[in-house]
Amino acid sequence: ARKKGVKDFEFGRLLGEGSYSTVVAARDRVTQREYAIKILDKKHIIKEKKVKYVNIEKNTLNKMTHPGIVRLYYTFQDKDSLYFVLDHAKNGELLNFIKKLSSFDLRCTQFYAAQILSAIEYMHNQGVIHRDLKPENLLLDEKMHIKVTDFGTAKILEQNSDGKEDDRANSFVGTAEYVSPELLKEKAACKSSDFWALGCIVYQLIAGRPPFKGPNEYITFQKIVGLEYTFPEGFPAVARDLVEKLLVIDPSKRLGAGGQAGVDRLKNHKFFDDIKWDTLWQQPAPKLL
Ligand SMILES: NC(=O)Nc1ccc2c(c1)=C(Cc1cc(-c3cccc(C(=O)NCCN4CCCCC4)c3)c[nH]1)C(=O)N=2
Repeated sequence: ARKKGVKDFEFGRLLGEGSYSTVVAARDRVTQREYAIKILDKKHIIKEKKVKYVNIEKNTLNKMTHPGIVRLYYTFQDKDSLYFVLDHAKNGELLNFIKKLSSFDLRCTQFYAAQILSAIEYMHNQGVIHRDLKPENLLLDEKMHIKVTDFGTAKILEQNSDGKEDDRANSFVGTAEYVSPELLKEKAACKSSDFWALGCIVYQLIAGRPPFKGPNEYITFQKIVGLEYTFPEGFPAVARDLVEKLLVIDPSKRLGAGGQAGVDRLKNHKFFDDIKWDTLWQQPAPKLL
């Protein structure tokens, strides 16, 4: 089929703006299908030395097909911009729902935590670490199901000579409140870093705020490496037990660490007792109250 281009789409409303990209709703003129098109300014990308991140996003998304991960359909470019044609998740960022509802009940938290974990398990099996999981990067589609986005700062674990994955990714630091202690101390993320972020997100869905939040990034980082956080009154015990097993300083001791066996241990935690994993993506999302 002919390569798609700007002329094939009718551009609509602005969906989001990042430091290096603008996301706009768009409709395919022929099929009438709706997409979200991420537009990157070439000059800006080059000037800010972000070309590497653009390629990482394209390469990671091209490796992945999962109901919980935003899909990349086409890429094309014109004189000034790069275009990524992605899934349109009509209900936007999970963050907006946390702000609107202030917190989720336990059943909704269990459902969304399970969908996020299902997407993490898949991306890790594809050798991808997200490294910046946070409620802004968790979108909700028209069925109110999770779609993980923004893989520009992800890490593709190389297969080294003996077929083992080199499990340490270097340098990039994510968003302060969700960054893992190993990323702050050794500048190296691993798959376990995504489980730390899951712990922060589960805490936030119930408490209405992230566990580590200081007046500035430096104080936030201090709280993280010092594991300085407390649970608010009424935080459900089963959720507290899960969060305490995810917010562990040593990544190798974090629930979920240790390959598929570790992930299975995490999925078998009593917090997920009511989750039916094999039909999770076919189930209707629980009503957010
Ligand atoms: N960095 C990235 O890769 N960013 C991306 C990538 C893909 C993508 C992406 C971002 C999307 C962003 C997005 C943003 C929105 C959106 C923006 C503004 C408002 C709304 C909105 O209000 N939707 C209706 C539901 N609201 C939600 C909040 C409470 C009131 C009701 C949605 C919908 N989808 C998207 O649909 N697809």
